[in-house]
Amino acid sequence: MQLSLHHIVPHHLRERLANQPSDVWGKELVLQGGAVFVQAPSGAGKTTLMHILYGLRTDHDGTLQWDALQPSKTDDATLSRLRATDVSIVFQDLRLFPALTAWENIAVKMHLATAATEQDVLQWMQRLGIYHKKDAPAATLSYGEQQRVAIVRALVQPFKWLLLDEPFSHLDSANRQQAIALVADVVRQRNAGMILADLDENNYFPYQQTLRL
Ligand SMILES: Nc1ncnc2c1ncn2[C@@H]1O[C@H](COP(=O)(O)OP(=O)(O)OP(=O)(O)O)[C@@H](O)[C@H]1O
Repeated sequence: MQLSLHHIVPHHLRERLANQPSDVWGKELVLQGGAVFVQAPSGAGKTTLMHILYGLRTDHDGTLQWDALQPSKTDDATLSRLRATDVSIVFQDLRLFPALTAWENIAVKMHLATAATEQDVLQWMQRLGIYHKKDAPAATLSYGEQQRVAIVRALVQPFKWLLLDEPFSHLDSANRQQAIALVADVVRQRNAGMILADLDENNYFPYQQTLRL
């Protein structure tokens, strides 16, 4: 699936962007796939961009397209269906259901559309060191544990693009390595594209493209 950004400028960043070069804002940009890294300091608009790409924010100039479809002109039911099959995301603020267990948070996604078996999910939870927290309410997990639940949840659904907004910010290096390896494995299996936004340069993945906001 092709993601096309046609001269997108978020309304709330208009003034700030007037005198600032960017690889993304106001540009004609077509993403065909591969691993894309979006690098920018705090407050530059990484989360804004991720929400625009996911079709959650439409308060911007310019147009976003998922192939020929414009999410801003698409009804909610169609968008939800496409999000469940084509575009997955790890939100910076995770958006887990706090009262549901780690397992239930993931299972909710599996009811919509799944590309993974229960056995895969349990194995992935083991790989990321959160298997023992499977039956604990998300609200009782540390932020780093919640981050790993959110990563597994994003991987269970089918997707053509995976969006990751500072996904490893609360993981120590050992857990981060496990999470990177899992994400890389699943993205490769699905032959999907991924966009990772973060503050500082990193070599978590062999990026084909780096964009500075
Ligand atoms: N709806 C809004 N109205 C006004 N300002 C907004 C709105 N949404 C975001 N902003 C501002 O836009 C800027 C970019 O926010 P955003 O969360 O996208 O940055 P970020 O690069 O993800 O930051 P961080 O790395 O700290 O998470 C911030 O200054 C934020 O306060």
